[in-house]
Amino acid sequence: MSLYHEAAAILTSPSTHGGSLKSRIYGSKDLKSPPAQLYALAFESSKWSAILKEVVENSQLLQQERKLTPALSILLVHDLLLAKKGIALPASHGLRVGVEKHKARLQSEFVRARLRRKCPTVEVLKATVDAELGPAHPRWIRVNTLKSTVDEQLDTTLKGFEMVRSVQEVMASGPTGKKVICLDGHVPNLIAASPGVDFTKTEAYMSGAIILQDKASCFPAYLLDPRPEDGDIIDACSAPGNKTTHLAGILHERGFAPGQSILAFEKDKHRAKTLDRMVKTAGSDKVTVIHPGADFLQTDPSSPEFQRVGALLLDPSCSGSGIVGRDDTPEFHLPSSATTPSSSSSSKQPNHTKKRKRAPSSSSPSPTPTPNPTQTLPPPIDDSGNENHPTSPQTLHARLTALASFQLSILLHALAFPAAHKVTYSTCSVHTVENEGVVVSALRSDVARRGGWRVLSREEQVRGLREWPVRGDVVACCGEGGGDGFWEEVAGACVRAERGDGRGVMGFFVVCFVREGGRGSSGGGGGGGGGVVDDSGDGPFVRDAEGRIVRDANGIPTLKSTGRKVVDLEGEDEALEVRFGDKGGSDGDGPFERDGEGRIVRGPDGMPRLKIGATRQQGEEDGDISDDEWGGFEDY
Ligand SMILES: C[S@@+](CC[C@H](N)C(=O)[O-])C[C@H]1O[C@@H](n2cnc3c(N)ncnc32)[C@H](O)[C@@H]1O
Repeated sequence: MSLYHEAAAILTSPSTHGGSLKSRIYGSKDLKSPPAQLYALAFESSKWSAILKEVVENSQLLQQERKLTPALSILLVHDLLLAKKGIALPASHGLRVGVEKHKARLQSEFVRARLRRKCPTVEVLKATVDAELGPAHPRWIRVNTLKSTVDEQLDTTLKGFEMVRSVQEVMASGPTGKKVICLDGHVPNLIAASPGVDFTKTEAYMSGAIILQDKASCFPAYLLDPRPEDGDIIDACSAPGNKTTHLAGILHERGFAPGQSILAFEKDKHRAKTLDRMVKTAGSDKVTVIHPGADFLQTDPSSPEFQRVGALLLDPSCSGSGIVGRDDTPEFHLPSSATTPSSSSSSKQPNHTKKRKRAPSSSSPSPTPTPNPTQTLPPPIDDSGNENHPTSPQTLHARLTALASFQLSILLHALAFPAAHKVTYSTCSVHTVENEGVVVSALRSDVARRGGWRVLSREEQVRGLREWPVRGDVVACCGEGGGDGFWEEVAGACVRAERGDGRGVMGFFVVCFVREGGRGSSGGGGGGGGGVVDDSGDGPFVRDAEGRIVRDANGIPTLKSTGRKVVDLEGEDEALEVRFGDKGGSDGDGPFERDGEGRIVRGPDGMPRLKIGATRQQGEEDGDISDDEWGGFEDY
């Protein structure tokens, strides 16, 4: 098979099982063409395909060359018009002859397409095409604390990388070829590295010392904040195991209580094997009990084996509409073989790549999650790797309704565990119906009301997420009851990540439900006492005469029920230290505070402290940006 046939087969394959374009090409043993050449052709042709589609359609190439498929036409015309050496086939090859005889017409259509975009030269057009790809996504590296430390990785895997101050600088480093890193300002033990740097061949990656996991995907375990006193922790939907191993890493730093385990459920037996591999490689197998092929919904919360379960992490299957293709493969636009030429790229064939757009938020005020059919179609593949090609807004509506209903049942099932006092719910979906819609429905459910569940307010969250500026959709968080400001606080408690907003993250959503102690210990009624919808009319916090929540200098409110602040910041000075060697920022030793021996000073939550007067690194104020497999596992 020729290079072009292999590229066409990969780009139009009905399944993207096997991960990103890069991993499918480099991971395949059956391909005859050199992987680097194949990847470059597939990637570059996809990048140019919106323009080439117009060129092919308007030149009527497919009507005149019946042996050409739409995919082959894009690949061959790409090389004819844009590759330095032209089409990489012998001069007498039928495909090459068939395309080259239309060269003059194709070139003139290419000029027209360029002029329609108001680009005076091909260079300007190239720059426009590159700019449309958007800023490259950073490589997120979570240092697995079960096996390594940030310091150790800086001294080994990341040796020679320049330390910069912000993730924006990391993202900007992509086209320069510079290798830079930045320590994340929100999630402990997380590092952003230059886009495109491949860590999958490193010893650290192979041995499980580092895990390639998007920053947003690290939010749930960090927000759940597992502790030795929490008893057993359930990860209800575990494979491939990014969050399971993250939970283990956090608990390892704090010290597991004797007998404390992570119970990892995974319904899909095949994915459970991946989970098993990941847990073993990450070194968390001794503290993790995997339930392969087990449906979490079939568990009996009152069974004796779950009596010690104090916390649950729920990351159920979702539309996956927030996932960023790891190599950010652009959409592959295919020309229509219909006879009418087009002057624009409006007629699109279904594409099989992962490029997705953030859908507009829908309003979902009703307690029953209601999807908005006008939202952008979700991706062709969901986050469990299943194919999903909704063909109409109605299909999408039905699919999101079904997903939201499944997600709500998982959440309500988790809230029924008798000793549970915290539960995170997350998705890598951008659709409000799968996110805030589920939260509103859960809060209004009998299970939550009877159990005394509420959301963990922003003020109560771990520091990195308290400071994370992107929060829930207020319009979608507006159930009935709850009193003045209640639903706004619910929206504030929801943590969102928006892909393409300059923060280098995938689209994501997470919220944490809490109650004091186990079932029945707090009753309904709102606030820190554990209530759900506060029917007293003004919510759980102490307010002033004008109804405003009273906050201290740190912005922390006081609970009516206890008269105490919801977060006690006392003791934050107890520093945990991490050394950065000499990989400082522009002032020689970077933006963080250091002790006498040059080690970075960190807070008790593991976050480095900024020097007084230094630019805040990522932990910026609201709205102000200053800030598949691991070993082949998907990066959710
Ligand atoms: C979004 S993925 C989980 C990703 C994982 N948390 C991670 O970070 O690596 C959802 C997983 O839940 C599994 N799943 C779906 N329904 C389930 C159920 N009822 N019980 C257990 N697992 C389920 C799917 O097979 C899929 O592997």
